[in-house]
Amino acid sequence: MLEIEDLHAGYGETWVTHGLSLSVAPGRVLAVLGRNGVGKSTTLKAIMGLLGSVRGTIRFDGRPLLGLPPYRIATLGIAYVPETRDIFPSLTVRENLELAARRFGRPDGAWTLERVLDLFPRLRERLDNGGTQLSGGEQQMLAIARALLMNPRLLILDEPTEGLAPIVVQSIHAVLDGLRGEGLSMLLVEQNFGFATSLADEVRVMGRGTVVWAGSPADIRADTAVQAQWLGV
Ligand SMILES: Nc1ncnc2c1ncn2[C@@H]1O[C@H](COP(=O)(O)OP(=O)(O)OP(=O)(O)O)[C@@H](O)[C@H]1O
Repeated sequence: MLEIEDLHAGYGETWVTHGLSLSVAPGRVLAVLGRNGVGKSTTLKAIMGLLGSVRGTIRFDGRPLLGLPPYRIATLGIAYVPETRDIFPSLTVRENLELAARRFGRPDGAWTLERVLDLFPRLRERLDNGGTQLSGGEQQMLAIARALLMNPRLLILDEPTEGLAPIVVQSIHAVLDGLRGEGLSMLLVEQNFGFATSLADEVRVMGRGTVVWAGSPADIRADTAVQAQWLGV
């Protein structure tokens, strides 16, 4: 479904990834782990068309993405929840959701406002609150809800648990696990080792701008040497 080959991505003259390759198969969850600064977020930004400096190949269902503007990539069926969450602070929760549904939703799509509110009852209670009045956890829920309203075939998440209380992490985990059960393909960048390995079908570890380890969640849980070398777990 998503194939990345020999990706070089960066900012201006500075290259952050160096020949990175990875792929996400339909209905599977791929977790990308790695220390701060190895280029995980940069890789996601490259997929979404948000970087100027990109070389290599990125294909979605066989279609090349490089050079397409971000909104085109979104309409092809990739929803992206950035680390910064990027909700609109001046809009209410309802307005944030309606905007996403209007811009990118599909009339025949499975995800409706009602359905995302069933998934995140907390957001239903906060519908008329402004974006800035939300807790970090609520903002993350809103960011994921907004992404689902696009009815994506691939959901990309950048560190969804960052800065969240354990109880909120648990509820985000339950939601993502449910989505996985429904067969939604996901690409998950995450620092929380337990969270990532319990959701993923496959794991890749990034170091120095490329993939340095590939295997299953069970493999990496058992491989304390890899954890120590590349993750500092
Ligand atoms: N907008 C930017 N302009 C210039 N350099 C950047 C920019 N964003 C990130 N970088 C640099 O790119 C490198 C990789 O950053 P990236 O955010 O991809 O890492 P990461 O693996 O996602 O780690 P983190 O968990 O810290 O986000 C870092 O050295 C970072 O300083």
